[in-house]
This record gives sequence, structure tokens and C-alpha cells, in this order.
Amino acid sequence: MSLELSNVTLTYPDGDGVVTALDRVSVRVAPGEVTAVVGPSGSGKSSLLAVAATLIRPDSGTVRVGGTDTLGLRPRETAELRLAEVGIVFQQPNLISSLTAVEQLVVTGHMRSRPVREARASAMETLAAVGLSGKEHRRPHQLSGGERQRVNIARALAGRPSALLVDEPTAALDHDRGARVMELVGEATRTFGVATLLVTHDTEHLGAAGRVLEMRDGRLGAPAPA
Ligand SMILES: Nc1ncnc2c1ncn2[C@@H]1O[C@H](COP(=O)(O)OP(=O)(O)OP(=O)(O)O)[C@@H](O)[C@H]1O
Repeated sequence: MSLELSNVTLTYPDGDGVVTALDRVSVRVAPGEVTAVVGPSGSGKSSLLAVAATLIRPDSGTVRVGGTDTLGLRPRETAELRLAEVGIVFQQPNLISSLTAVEQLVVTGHMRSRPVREARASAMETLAAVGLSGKEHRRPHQLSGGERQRVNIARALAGRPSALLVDEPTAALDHDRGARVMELVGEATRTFGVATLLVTHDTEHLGAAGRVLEMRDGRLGAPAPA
């Protein structure tokens, strides 16, 4: 199931006027594909992710996640769809310091009303898929920065979403760890067949992306030649 934004416009109130954060943006991400969006600060990247995640409702356009037209849904239905179909990887892992890696994933399974035994088995499988076999029972302080980011990615994938939305995954990492996390996003995207939309300032590690687009003043297009 893909992620599809079509002709999306988003404005924020700004004094007496408005700021246009997204200006008729269209993008379709197929399952198993990473689309990276680069662009300067303030160009609209976070707004794009928030709209794709159904966290912000745009002024106009359509947002389809896993085949569902999300703008036709009631707020409660939107929240349910988000829980089932959208995985979000924030820049900071935001892991709970007292929980082990496997427990971080089980907690989100609980939010989806999954039985604990089933959530645990699925969590172990997901952690293995992101290369954390043998480290499932470690707490965040017993993991490296790159490993914490792996748990973060695994947690976003634990509910087997259709769409994976990734915000600056390399921002807190050095060059080599950043490269490995980007490779992991590419591998996980293929393994789990998710449609991944990733925004980043980091133009060094875009090899994992099947496609790179550039955001400029709220408009999305092909990147300018280097
Ligand atoms: N809640 C808000 N209210 C008013 N304006 C906002 C709000 N959030 C963002 N904006 C404005 O919308 C535009 C796009 O912001 P956005 O955060 O999407 O950019 P960005 O590309 O993610 O930036 P950065 O790389 O710095 O995170 C900017 O002009 C910003 O000032």
C-alpha cells in the first residue's frame, strides 16, 4: 500500500496573513521505496511529514495512506488509521529510559490492543530484522546512539504500517553511524514493504533513497543540479 499526497496546500496563520508551508505538493511513494526530501530550513519539510502522518490537516488536496483517503475520516477514525498504518521515526529516539528494547515495542503494541504475548513475539522479530538480536533486553543507556536509532526504527515498524515517515534520522549521529542508519532505513523499507518518506538536511547519505526530491518555499520538485 502506498503513500500518496496530491495537490496538498497547507497554510499557517501569521499575523494578519498566512504562511504557505506547502504549495500544491504532490508525491507518491510506492511500497518498498524510500523517497527522500531535502531542502533548506523553513522550506516545509516538517510540515510535509506532519501532513503525511495525518497529524495536520491541510487546507486542500488529498492524502491517501495505505489506500485510504484520510481527509474523509472523522478525527477518531484518523487516529485509528494513524495507529495502524503510520510509523513515525522522530529525530530524537525518545525511548523510555526504564524500558528494555523489546518493551519499547511492546508498549506501542499495547496501544494497538495487541495481546502481550503476540506483541512480544512480533517485537523480537522486528528487533532481529533491524540487527539487534541479542540486545533485546538492554535499556537505552546500554545501547549506542546508532543502536537506539535502530530501536526507534523498529518501534515505528512494530505495527507493520503502510507508511514510514522519517524525520532527520542522522542529525544526532556522526558520519559513519549516519550512513549505517540510512542504509538500515533502506533495508527495513524493502524488508517490511513500507512506503518511506524521509526528510533530511543531510545530502551525504542519500544512496538508500530510490528518489530524491527538493523542497523550496513549500514547493516540491526535482533537486537543482549540483
Ligand atoms: N505552527 C506554525 N505556525 C506558523 N508558521 C509555521 C508553523 N510551523 C511552521 N511554520 C512556518 O511554515 C514554514 C515551513 O516550516 P517547516 O517547519 O515545515 O520547515 P522545515 O523545512 O521543516 O524547516 P527545518 O528544516 O528548519 O525544520 C516556515 O516558514 C515556518 O516558519
